[in-house]
Amino acid sequence: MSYRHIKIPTTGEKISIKDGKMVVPDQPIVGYVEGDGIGPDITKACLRIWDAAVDKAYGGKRKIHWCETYLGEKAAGLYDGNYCPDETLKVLQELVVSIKGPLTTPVGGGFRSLNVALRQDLDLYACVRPVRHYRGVPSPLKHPQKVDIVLFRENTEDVYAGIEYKTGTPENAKIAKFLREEMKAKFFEGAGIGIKPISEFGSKRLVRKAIQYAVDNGRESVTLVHKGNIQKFTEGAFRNWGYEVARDEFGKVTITEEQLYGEFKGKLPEGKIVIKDRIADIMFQMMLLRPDEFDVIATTNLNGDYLSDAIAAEVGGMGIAPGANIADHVAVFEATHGTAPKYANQNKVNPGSLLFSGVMMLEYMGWKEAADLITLVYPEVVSDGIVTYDFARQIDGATEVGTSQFADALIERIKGGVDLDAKRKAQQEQLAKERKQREIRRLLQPLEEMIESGRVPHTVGDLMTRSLITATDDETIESAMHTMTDNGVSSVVVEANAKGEWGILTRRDIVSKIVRGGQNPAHVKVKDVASRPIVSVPVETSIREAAKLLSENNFSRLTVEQGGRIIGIVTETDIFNAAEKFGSLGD
Ligand SMILES: NC(=O)C1=CN([C@@H]2O[C@H](COP(=O)(O)OP(=O)(O)OC[C@H]3O[C@@H](n4cnc5c(N)ncnc54)[C@H](OP(=O)(O)O)[C@@H]3O)[C@@H](O)[C@H]2O)C=CC1
Ligand SMILES: O=C(O)CCC(=O)C(=O)O
Ligand SMILES: [Mg+2]
Repeated sequence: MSYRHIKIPTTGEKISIKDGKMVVPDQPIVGYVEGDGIGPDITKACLRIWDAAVDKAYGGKRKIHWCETYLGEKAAGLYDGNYCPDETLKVLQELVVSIKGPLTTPVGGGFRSLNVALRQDLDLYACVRPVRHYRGVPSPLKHPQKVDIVLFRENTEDVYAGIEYKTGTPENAKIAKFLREEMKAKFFEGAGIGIKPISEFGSKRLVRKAIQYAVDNGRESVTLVHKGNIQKFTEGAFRNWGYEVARDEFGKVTITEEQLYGEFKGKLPEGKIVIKDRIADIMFQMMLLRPDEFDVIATTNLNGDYLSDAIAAEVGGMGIAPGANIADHVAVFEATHGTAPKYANQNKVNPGSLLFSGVMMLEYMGWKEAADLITLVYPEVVSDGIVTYDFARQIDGATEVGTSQFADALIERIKGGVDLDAKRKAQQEQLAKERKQREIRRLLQPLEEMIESGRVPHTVGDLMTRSLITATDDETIESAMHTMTDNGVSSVVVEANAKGEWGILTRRDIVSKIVRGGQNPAHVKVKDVASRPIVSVPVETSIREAAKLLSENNFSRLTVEQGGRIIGIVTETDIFNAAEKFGSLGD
């Protein structure tokens, strides 16, 4: 088939899909779009770097055959003012894998975003944006190496879908009338109106992809980010559908955060992924203060747009933040920044964003050796102070180079050879160390951990002491007293007797029954003093309900049970402390 301007290389083979799987030949044809503004500068530089990495990694056995396609201003010049030619969309679909530079979108009028059009036309529903730190890259954080997240942003719905009605148009008047008269909605006269569609289908397929990624890459958690407290039926629904996918489709490999702390005492069981959620505004703060709490993020379109740029700032800025738009059988990788027109054609900007989008593309194609070569030599070049203007202004004594000179420095390193195995091993050891540190923190300070991460306790499971201090029936009271003193607690849970009944022994019991009665604690058994049966509540009991039980029955503690087992204890003091820290604890 011939196209008006696109020339499919005759030297390579197309990537194909067979039995639902991508088949990548050794000489694949891959599409690219140069893009507007700084697009041509970064594309030229990156094509050279990718080719050098592939050549070095496979000794000439593999090679990408590039096929230029057109969108944006270059397309308008070639296709009589058409910024988004049909043949480009068709070829990008046909080639399965491609990569693009940024495209200009006019603000407040003019044509609709070509990026959005492309995502919608090819149904590229997952926008995947990994953000991690590379050694040597300047950052405003004290510990930027703690940032290592992969953000999955829904890419086809939300206010980004472009369902908008301009003030003063008949469409706007019609919809405003309907909303006011039929739906009894109130808003100012002449308001522009935008619609935010969020569907179960769209949300679930995105969250499914995020969880699958976490499974395939040994990640620890998936955080659903939403503004569901305010936008209950769109953002809130996204969160609920996300949890449903985790439970219904990944039940064997996922646990909730409540289970992590309640059932597993903060220790992540081998092979499990924690599913948690955070409200979007606090998430921006948490990504600055405690970024290592987050791993994979799944979120709606606009949240993801904002959040990905904000997080990128923590590890070097837009010049280095990569991305991909992925459907099930077609992917378009892209720089996440825009066209930065003031720098166009100056050979000035950082090619990192497009470069690492290409690294993602190589990984997606299964060409990991070539991808690793780039990620491993990159920090060496930057640590030597060879950087573009954006990093140079943040690093004292750096040597500022242009886009193409930065590419030259990288290529020189790639050609020089890298000990891939040694570097991979060091990286894995570092990851294992970080994982261990997170676990220690979760185990040692579960309540503090929850408070700092912005969660408010709701249930007894959120407050209880998990490491139960116990005694047995046949122990002496003297021995139980030592246990209480050694552990700084005022009661011990007494393990189940032959009837399966748990009990409790408190300091007050000992004073009133042993000391007052003139008995010797060394001669009395725990079973003779302990109270049975114990008053237990299910782990999901609300704090208010627990407070009611304590006050109505004049208890000072309750044990907490789950699945017939006692898993913790919650005291009047725990509830007092939580109320002091959080104020109202609600239902
Ligand atoms: N996927 C896409 O194609 C996207 C397209 N756009 C479009 O791009 C146009 C311009 O958008 P704008 O909001 O100005 O955002 P841009 O990302 O184009 O530029 C904003 C600033 O980010 C910094 N920056 C961006 N890219 C680089 C780079 N490669 N190296 C170093 N620094 C970089 C520069 O900062 P400094 O000034 O500090 O040097 C630049 O001025 C708009 O039409 C917008 O719609 C926007 C985002 C994505
Ligand atoms: O399409 C555009 O111009 C902007 C898109 C954007 O900011 C993004 O997808 O991150
Ligand atoms: Mg953006």
